[in-house]
Amino acid sequence: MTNKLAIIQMDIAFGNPETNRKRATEKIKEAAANGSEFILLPELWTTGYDLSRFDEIAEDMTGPTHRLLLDLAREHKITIAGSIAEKDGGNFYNTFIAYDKDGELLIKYRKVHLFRLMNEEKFLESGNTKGNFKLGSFPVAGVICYDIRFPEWMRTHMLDGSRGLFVVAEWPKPRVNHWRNLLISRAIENQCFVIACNRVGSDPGNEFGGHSIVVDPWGNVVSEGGFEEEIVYAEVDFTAVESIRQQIPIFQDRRPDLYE
Ligand SMILES: O=C(O)CCC(=O)C(=O)O
Repeated sequence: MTNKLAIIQMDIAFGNPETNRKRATEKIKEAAANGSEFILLPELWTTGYDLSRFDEIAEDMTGPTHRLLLDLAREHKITIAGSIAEKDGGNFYNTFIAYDKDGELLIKYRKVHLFRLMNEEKFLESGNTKGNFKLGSFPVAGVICYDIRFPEWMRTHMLDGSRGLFVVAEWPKPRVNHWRNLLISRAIENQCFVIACNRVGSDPGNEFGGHSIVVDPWGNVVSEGGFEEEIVYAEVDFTAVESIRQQIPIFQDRRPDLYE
């Protein structure tokens, strides 16, 4: 059984949620019209890294972006995921959310590893829970950008049974080789699909590298974007994970007595 995926590799208007919601809506409708069942948006796609203005532009879990995603998901019978700026009381988080085709919230994952190079730790709180959720009957997980540099964090999700890793990012262009190699490695070492969305364009501090990518559990690149705006499409069959995990049974051969 295959899932048709679309990755919205978009530019993000800095600190302007209204503009970003309009841009994303057009692209979501285009991807849905092309038959996509799951649509992935980038990290902080409504605000970008305008962290010092999060008190104005972040939203709680009932905010306008939630209402938009919920309506689009129901109208087009699609699942939509991505991370947005969350406000909870006086705290702010970088939060991965996904709404399914009935408008149900599947996951709320707050970024665990905050990225000092972009001052995240000065403005945001980190999360303390995992990103596991289910896509139909398949266990998968959602993580955010810098998280992929922590293979032990990905492994934790895989030990819970995940077969796919959804990654959202604002990954700078000068390190796009790290991005590709880390994602391919995470797919091979966990024998899972990796579906990753990175933004393009620039903000006042960085230029971003795109190269959104889908990698299969054998480490093959199924689909990949370039440096410009585009929608990256792919079909994945999560049942393929099982045969690869049987062929090279790393989950059986692990030695947690030595390293856990
Ligand atoms: O790890 C990196 O090089 C980029 C991470 C990043 O940009 C982020 O977590 O937002």
